[in-house]
Amino acid sequence: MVTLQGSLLDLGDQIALGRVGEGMTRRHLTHGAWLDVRPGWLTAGDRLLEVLVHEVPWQAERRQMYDSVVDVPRLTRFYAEGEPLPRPVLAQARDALSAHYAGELGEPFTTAGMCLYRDGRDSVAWHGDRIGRSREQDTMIAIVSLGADRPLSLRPRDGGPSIKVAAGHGDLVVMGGSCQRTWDHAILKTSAVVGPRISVQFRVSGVR
Ligand SMILES: O=C(O)CCC(=O)C(=O)O
Ligand SMILES: [Fe+2]
Repeated sequence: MVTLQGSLLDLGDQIALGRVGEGMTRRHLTHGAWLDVRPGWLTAGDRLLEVLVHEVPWQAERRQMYDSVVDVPRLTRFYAEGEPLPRPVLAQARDALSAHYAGELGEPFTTAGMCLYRDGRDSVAWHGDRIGRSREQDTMIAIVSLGADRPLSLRPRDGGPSIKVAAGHGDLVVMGGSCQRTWDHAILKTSAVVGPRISVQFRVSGVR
């Protein structure tokens, strides 16, 4: 483990969030699913990436897939509602998203799931976040990415071609509408040499 310098831990003003809606574009998909993409929302996130890689108590993920429990090749940490987030900027991000989407979503973002993809071999297979209310209802899942650009792949569950959305350093991607029910998403493996990527997913209560 690398020992962090004091200056690295003292993030201070070096991390900034832009306005959520600035430069944001909405892409409508089939079946009432949509994506909001806001490039470069979080600036100076390279320091945040490094701090989170070292400070978050990452866990190897085990997940029920079909009839067996398999290793999901990535590390994760889930922050439940009310649990302090590892850096103040993450709470600021969550609250800014809640404010931006208040009218449309009707409830705040409350939980934060964090994933660490150590290199191109780490991935998450095709799935929808359909544990809880999102199985039946529309919801929003807001993802902030740090580090290597590992595109978010999406494909309609009833067939049809997949699409890729850039999820680069500091970018915000929000999946909305019916996206969890009618589309699947994945972070696919890559043979390219890529460094670590962290994603932070903000969800509402009762949705995983
Ligand atoms: O890492 C990402 O951007 C997506 C993660 C994801 O889909 C999940 O954890 O449910
Ligand atoms: Fe997901």
